[in-house]
Amino acid sequence: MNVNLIDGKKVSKELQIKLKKRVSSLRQKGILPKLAVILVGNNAASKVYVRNKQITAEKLGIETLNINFDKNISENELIKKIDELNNDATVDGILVQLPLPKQIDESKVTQRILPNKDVDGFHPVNMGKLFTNEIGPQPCTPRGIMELLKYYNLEISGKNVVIIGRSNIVGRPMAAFMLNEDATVTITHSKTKNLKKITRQADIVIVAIGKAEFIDATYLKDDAIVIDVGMNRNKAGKLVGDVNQTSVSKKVKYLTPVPGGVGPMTITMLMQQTIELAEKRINNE
Ligand SMILES: Nc1nc2c(c(=O)[nH]1)N[C@@H](CN(C=O)c1ccc(C(=O)N[C@@H](CCC(=O)O)C(=O)O)cc1)CN2
Repeated sequence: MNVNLIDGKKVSKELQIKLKKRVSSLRQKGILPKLAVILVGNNAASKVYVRNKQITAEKLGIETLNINFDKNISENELIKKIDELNNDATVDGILVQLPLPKQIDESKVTQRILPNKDVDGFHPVNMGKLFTNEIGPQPCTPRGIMELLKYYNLEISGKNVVIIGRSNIVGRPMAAFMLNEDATVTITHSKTKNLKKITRQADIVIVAIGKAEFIDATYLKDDAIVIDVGMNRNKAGKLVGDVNQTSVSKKVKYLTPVPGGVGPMTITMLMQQTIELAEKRINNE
């Protein structure tokens, strides 16, 4: 069987054409959508992601405010900056690139961003809305995965979905998204027993564990849909996912590649959410 690769780059490009039009319509109304991006420290991967966010925003006509802090910044200093951005009426969305250095409490920072500027959808108020199936900013990676499944007309209702990983960025919100589409959802994690037995029952497997090429064909049933959220460097320094793509390709029906699958959608969804927050200004004015 030939695996169908889910092309996140292509879907992103198509979505971004529509987003650019929404930005120009906002700009015609005198609204300049603005995204504030805070980067703390020198994490090489984070620097790349932040740069890509800035480049994409610029391409779409979204203004960015780029704030870089030294890795030794105190929690109070970071919170002071967030307060300043919360009070800046020209800023629609605020994001703090994760992970943060050890001295900073990630949840305290996440909760300081006003829910209506929380472009990453990580604030507990917005997470709560997602879990109760209400509208609000949503975590960008799982939202991007839902867009990919929709684009490829892959049915979710009634499907057995297994999520590997329980992070706040991917695993937990992913479960809510899937529940909201009437899937039967199982979240598994490092303490799960008999993982293979569970994943082999799954119609859709979403892998976000941060272990290079961990999932091979023996974990999956024939014709499964596999979404690989991993982003790891293997021993040769090559970017690989959490799924062994060569092994699973012979068995599954759909697969997201790494790179070029979920990653590009995360950034596109961030842009979409910045625009959605800016569009709220029309009704509030
Ligand atoms: N505040 C946030 N921090 C983090 C998030 C997030 O959504 N909000 N997610 C991840 C990192 N991330 C975005 O921030 C991200 C990761 C990967 C990609 C991506 O496009 N990957 C490419 C490959 C890029 C490369 O060559 O290194 C791909 O998969 O094709 C985009 C965004 C953690 N932090």
